[in-house]
Amino acid sequence: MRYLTAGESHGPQLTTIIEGLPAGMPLTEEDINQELSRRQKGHGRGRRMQIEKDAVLILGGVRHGLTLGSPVALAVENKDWSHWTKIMGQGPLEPDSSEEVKRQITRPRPGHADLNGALKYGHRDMRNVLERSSARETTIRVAAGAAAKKLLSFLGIELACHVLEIGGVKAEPPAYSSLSELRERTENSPVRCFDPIAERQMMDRIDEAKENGDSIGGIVEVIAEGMPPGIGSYVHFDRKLDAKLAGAIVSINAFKGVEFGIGFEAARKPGSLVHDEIEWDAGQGYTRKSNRLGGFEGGMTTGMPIIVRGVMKPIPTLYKPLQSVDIDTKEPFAASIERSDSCAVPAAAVVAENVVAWELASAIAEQFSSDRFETLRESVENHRRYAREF
Ligand SMILES: Cc1cc2nc3c(=O)[nH]c(=O)nc-3n(C[C@H](O)[C@H](O)[C@H](O)COP(=O)(O)O)c2cc1C
Ligand SMILES: C=C(O[C@@H]1CC(C(=O)O)=C[C@@H](OP(=O)(O)O)[C@H]1O)C(=O)O
Repeated sequence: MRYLTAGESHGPQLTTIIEGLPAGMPLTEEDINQELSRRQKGHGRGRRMQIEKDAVLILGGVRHGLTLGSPVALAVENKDWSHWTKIMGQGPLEPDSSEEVKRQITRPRPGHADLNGALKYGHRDMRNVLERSSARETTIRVAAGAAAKKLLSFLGIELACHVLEIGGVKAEPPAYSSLSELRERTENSPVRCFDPIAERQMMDRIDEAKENGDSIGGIVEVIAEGMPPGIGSYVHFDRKLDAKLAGAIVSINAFKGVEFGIGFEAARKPGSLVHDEIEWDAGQGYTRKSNRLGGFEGGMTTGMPIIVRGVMKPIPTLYKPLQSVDIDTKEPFAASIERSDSCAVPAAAVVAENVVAWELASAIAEQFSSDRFETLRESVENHRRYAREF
């Protein structure tokens, strides 16, 4: 499966065209809207989230609630566009345009894409960069991920996400008996955290950062249960599924690192305390006594839960801006201030869950015959049976 996205943060809409969803799969706007609304929540976001009420339009590829096998086209309108029609207008700039419309952004923000993007494409007005480098684009990626998540749900594969750390406040590792319990416990948390004591401290830390004109980052975790074993491949570097997940996580705006299972801790432990011993029983087939490697060996799933974490750096736009250089005058200046979030880690957890869902669904669609939804479902079931008896 593949998809592309288009659209600017303050343009009319965000768009995606998805290719490769099997034909005959139930899919509704409501399925996608649930994920979009999860992404909009979270303590620490700026005023933009009060303006937007993200809702998807299915514009192609679905008929009477079922996918057709043709490309699925989705769009999410930007409500904020109505305030930006002149600044973001698509026609040529009129000579008599107002100063506000003509004003260029020439002071790059350290940590954002402004300067590198301007250099790369030759934009003297860095609005041309920030409009597309904005994480507003993650809205439509979540829409694509929601379609993938729907496919996974029919195959008995479930996902959840939660926040482990914000601004140095670490949550206790969550204790849950099922992913639905984890989801219930974190869904209404303003910071998507399982631990109520850490939740309060995280919120205080976000408020403090905001009062100081600063920003903070954190760590999110995504868990996927029910993936059959042997999905992905060891035979080529670009078929390794853990590598695809790592790429997907680091592709989220402001994500700088990724780990699976015990992750970087593996560097400090002997092999006997890292590798997961193998067992077999007739009911479950091959399982592991532990899941320290987070569900992957050799670029393939082990059948154990997939546990992947991503680290998000603090938001670059600061109300107390850092020093930068004006690209017109070359004089030192404080960077531009755009309206901004002070912490978006809870929202980013939902983005992470959805980009992981996309990679898992793509790997399944690639490995099995996937033109028809029913055939795919049967193939995955046959594979599970085969793996149990292997
Ligand atoms: C959900 C979400 C919301 C974000 N909100 C902002 C924001 O309000 N202001 C900002 O400067 N950066 C924000 N970012 C981060 C920037 O988009 C990101 O730092 C920028 O695109 C540069 O990319 P890089 O940090 O990956 O190098 C957000 C990121 C995410 C995932
Ligand atoms: C719009 C979203 O996030 C935006 C991501 C973002 C950035 O620079 O990445 C900057 C802000 O945009 P604005 O300047 O319009 O407030 C965030 O609000 C969103 O998540 O839907």
